[in-house]
Amino acid sequence: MSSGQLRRQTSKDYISEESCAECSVSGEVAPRQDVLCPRCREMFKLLEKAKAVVNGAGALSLLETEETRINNLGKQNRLMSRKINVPTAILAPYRLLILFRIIVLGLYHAWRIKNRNEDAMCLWGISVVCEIWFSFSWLLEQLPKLNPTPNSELPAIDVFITAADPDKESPLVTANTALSVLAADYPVEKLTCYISDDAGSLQTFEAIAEVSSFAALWVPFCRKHDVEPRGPESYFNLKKDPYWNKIRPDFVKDRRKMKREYDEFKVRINALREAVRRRSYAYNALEERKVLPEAPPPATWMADACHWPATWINPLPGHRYDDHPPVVQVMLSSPSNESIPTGNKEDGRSVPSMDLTGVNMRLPLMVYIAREKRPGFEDHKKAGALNALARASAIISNGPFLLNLDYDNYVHDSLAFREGICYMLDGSERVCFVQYPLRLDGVDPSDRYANHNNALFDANMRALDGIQGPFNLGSRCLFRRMAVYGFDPPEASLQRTQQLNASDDGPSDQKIPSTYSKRFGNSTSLIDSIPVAEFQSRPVYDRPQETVADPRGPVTLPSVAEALSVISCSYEDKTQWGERVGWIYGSAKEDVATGYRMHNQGWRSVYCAPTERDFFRSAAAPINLADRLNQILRRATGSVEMFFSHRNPLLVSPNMRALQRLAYLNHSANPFTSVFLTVYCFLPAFCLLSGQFIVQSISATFLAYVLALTVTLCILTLLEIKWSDTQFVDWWRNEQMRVIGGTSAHLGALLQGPLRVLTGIEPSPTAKKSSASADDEEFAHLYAVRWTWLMVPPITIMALNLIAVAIGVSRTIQSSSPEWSEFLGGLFFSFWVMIHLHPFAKGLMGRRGKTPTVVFVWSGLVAITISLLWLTLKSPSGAQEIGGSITFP
Ligand SMILES: O=c1ccn([C@@H]2O[C@H](COP(=O)(O)OP(=O)(O)O[C@H]3O[C@H](CO)[C@@H](O)[C@H](O)[C@H]3O)[C@@H](O)[C@H]2O)c(=O)[nH]1
Repeated sequence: MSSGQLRRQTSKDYISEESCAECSVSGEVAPRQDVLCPRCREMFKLLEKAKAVVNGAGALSLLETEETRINNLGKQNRLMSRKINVPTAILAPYRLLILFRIIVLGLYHAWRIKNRNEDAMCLWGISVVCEIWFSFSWLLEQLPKLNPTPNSELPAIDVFITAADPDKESPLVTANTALSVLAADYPVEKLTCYISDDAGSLQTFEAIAEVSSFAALWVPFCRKHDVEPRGPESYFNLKKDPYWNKIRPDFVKDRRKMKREYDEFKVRINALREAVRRRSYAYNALEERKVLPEAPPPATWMADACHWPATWINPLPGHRYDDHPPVVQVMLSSPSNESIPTGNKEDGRSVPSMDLTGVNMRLPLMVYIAREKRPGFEDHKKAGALNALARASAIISNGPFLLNLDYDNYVHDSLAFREGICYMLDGSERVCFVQYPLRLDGVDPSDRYANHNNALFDANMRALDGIQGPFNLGSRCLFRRMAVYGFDPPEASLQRTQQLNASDDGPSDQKIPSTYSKRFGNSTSLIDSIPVAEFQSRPVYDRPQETVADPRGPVTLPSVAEALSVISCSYEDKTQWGERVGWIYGSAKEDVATGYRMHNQGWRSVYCAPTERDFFRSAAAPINLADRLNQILRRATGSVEMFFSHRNPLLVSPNMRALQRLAYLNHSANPFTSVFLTVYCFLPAFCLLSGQFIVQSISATFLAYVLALTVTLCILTLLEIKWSDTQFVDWWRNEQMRVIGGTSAHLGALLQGPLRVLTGIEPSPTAKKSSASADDEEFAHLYAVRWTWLMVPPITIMALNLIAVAIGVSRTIQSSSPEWSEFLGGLFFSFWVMIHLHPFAKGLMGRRGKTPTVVFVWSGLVAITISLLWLTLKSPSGAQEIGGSITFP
C-alpha cells in the first residue's frame, strides 16, 4: 500500500476541504516557502521551474504535467491536522495579566524588603525569602504558558505493552489492554502488538495465550457492532445503555454471547495463578519441604507438560528469582503467516479468527516477549524493557512508529492510533512523538488526591504544545522510531550528512552505517532495518516505497532467533542503548529524560488531547493517601535526579527553545520549592504563638498588594481554566496536592534524589488499585490508612497550627489590649494552610477512624517540641507570659 493510500485512510472523516491549513491558500501559490504546506511548496517550485524555461515551448506542457502531478499529490496528501489558536480575547488579557502580575510582584518585593518588621525580624526575613522563591517558581511555571494551543481536533504501529509482575499487576488488566489494542480501528496488517513480560511468568504467558483465543471472538464483535470502548472489562462495566444507537437486530444476541464468553474468559484468567503455582517446582518444593527455596529460581511446567522456557531446570549458582532465559513467542500470526514460529519452544498456537457469523476475520500480529535476566546484569526496569522491545520489533515488524502502553493503559477510543499517526504524516517530519493524556477509571468521585491531574494534562502539557511540545509522560506515547534511535531531526540530519560528505571525515555515524554497530550493537538484522539517514529529511510520501510500506513479511524462524539474540542481557554491552539510543537509563523518570534528549536535539512533540474523547484510559490509580504520596515521591525523585545530572536543563543545547528550557527547569527544580513551602506553612503558627505578623503592621499598602496579587491570580486561573477547558475544582485539588506533596513527598525527594544519584538505589514502584479486581466495598482502598514517614511534616504542620490557633484565641480574648489585626492575620494565614491540607487530614482519618496511634503520638510529640522550642527561643529568661493567663515555665 502506498503512503498516499495510508494517508487517505487515516484522514477518513476528518478533512472535508482541500485548502492548505498553514498558508490558507486553496490552489494558489503563497510567496513564502517556509509557511507553505507540502502541496503549495510543490506549486511554488513548479512556478520557479516554469519561469526558468523563459518563453520556451516546453514551459506550458511542463506546467501542465507538473500541475496534474501536484493535483494528484495534493489529493493524496491533504493536511490531516491543523492547529487551532486560543482566541485572542482570552490570550491577550491572559498575557497582559501575567505582565501586570510580574510588575506587581516586583513592586511588592521591593516594598517588603524596604519595610522591615523590626519587632519580628526573623519572621519578616523568612517570609520575604519564601515569597521571593514563590515568585521565582511562579515565573518558571507561568512563562512556558505564554503560548498555549487549546485543543487539537485531529485524526495512529508497533504497540508495546509492558508488564512486570503478575502478583502486583493483574494479568486480567494486561489482557484487557492487549484486547483493546487488537480491536483498535487500524489496518490489521499495519498493527503489531508486543507484550513484554519482565517476570517471564508463565501466568502472564498463559493469560496472553487466552487473549489470542478470546480475540478471535472479541475483535469481530467490536468491528461488527462498532462498540466502544474496546477493552471488554470497561465495555461491560459501562454505566450507559449498551443498546443505545445499535440498530442491528442480532446485536442483543451477539452481546449476550460475548458477555458469557468474557465471564468465562475472566474465570480462566483468574484461575491461572493457582494452576501455574501447582505446576511450579517451587510450589512442589514448598509442598514437600514446607519452605520456598530462595534460589535457585523455580522451574515450571506448561499445561502440556513441556518445560516453561523462561525458567531453568538446572539453574546456575547465584540465579535470582526473577532471572530467566529470553522468550519470543508469536501468539497471533500476521495474515501472511502460514505457520507460527516460536523461540525456545515448538508448540506455537495458531488461532483461527472467526467472526460471529463464522467468517474468517484477520487479526493483528501479537508477540509475547520476555527479555533475558541474569545475575550481574542491570535490567534498567521499564526503560530496559522498552529498549529490548524496540530491537526485537525492528527485526520482526519494524514499524516506523512505536506506541508504548503501561499494562493498565487500555485503548478507550478505537480511532486513537489513526489520530496520532496523522500528526506524524502531515509533513511534520520534525515530530518525534505524539503524547496522549492519562485519563483514569476507578478514582473516587471527589478525586481527593488529584489523581486526574488535570492541571498537568490539560493546562501544562497544552501550554508546552505551543512551544516545542509536551514532555514524554511515560505511557500512551506514539514515537517515531528514528527519534527513539537517537537520530537528529531531518534538517539537522541533512545538514550533518552534507557537512560530512563535504569534509569526508569526522564521526560519521549518520553517514557510514558500518559504525552503527558501536551504537546499536552487533545484530546485522537490526542494523539493516534502520533506513539510511538520507531519507530522514524527505517527506514520508516522497520516500522510496520500501521505507513506508508494510515491511513485515512472514515471521520466520531465523528472525525469531535474531530477535532472541537482541533481547539477551549482554546485547547492550559497549553500545549506546540507554544513553544516546532508546529510552534513557538510570533515572526514576526515564520518560521525561528520553523526551528531553529528543527536544534537546531539536525535535518537537505534539499533544493529542481532544476534550470530547479519551483515546486511552488507565484501569488503575493510587487512590490511597500513602500510595499517592509514594507516587509523588518517586516522580519528584526523578526530577531532583535530573537537576543533579548532566541533563540539568541549564546545560541544554541551543536546539531547545528558551521557554521549553524553562519548562524543564521548572520540572527539575520544582521539588526545591518544598523547603520554602514547608517553612511558610509553619509561619502562621509562629505568628499566632508570638503575637507578631510577617509585616510590622497590616497597613493599607500591604492589603492592596495582597489584594492585587490575589485578584490577578484568580483572573489568571479563570482564563487558564477557560483555555485548558478544565474545571475550577481540578485547579483547586491540584493546589491542595501541591501543598500536601510539597510538604511531604517533595521533601523526601530532596533527601532521596541526591542519595540516588550517589548510590544508584532504585525507588520502589507505585502501588495502584486496579478497578478490574473488585473490592467488596467501592473505593475501600481510599479509606485504608497506612503509615509512611512522608506523613510526618504535614501532620506536624497541622498539629502546630491547631495548637497555635488555640493559644492565639485564648491570648487575644483574655488580653486587656488585644492585637486584633495581628491575630486575624495569623488566623487567616493558618486557615489558608489548613484548607490546603484538608484532603490530607481526611486521608488520615480513614473511614471508621482507624488512624494508627503512631500518627497521633508522632504529631503530638513533634508539635509540642516545636512550640516549646519557639517559646524558649522567644524568652531566653525561661519564663514569659502568654495572653495574660497562660504561663510557661
Ligand atoms: O522492571 C520493570 C518495571 C516496570 N515495568 C512496567 O512499566 C510500567 C510502569 O510501571 P512503574 O514505573 O512501576 O509504575 P508508575 O510509577 O505508575 O509509572 C509512572 O511513572 C513512570 C516513570 O515516570 C512512567 O514511565 C509510567 O508510564 C508512569 O505510569 C508498568 O506497565 C510496568 O509493568 C516493566 O516493564 N519493567
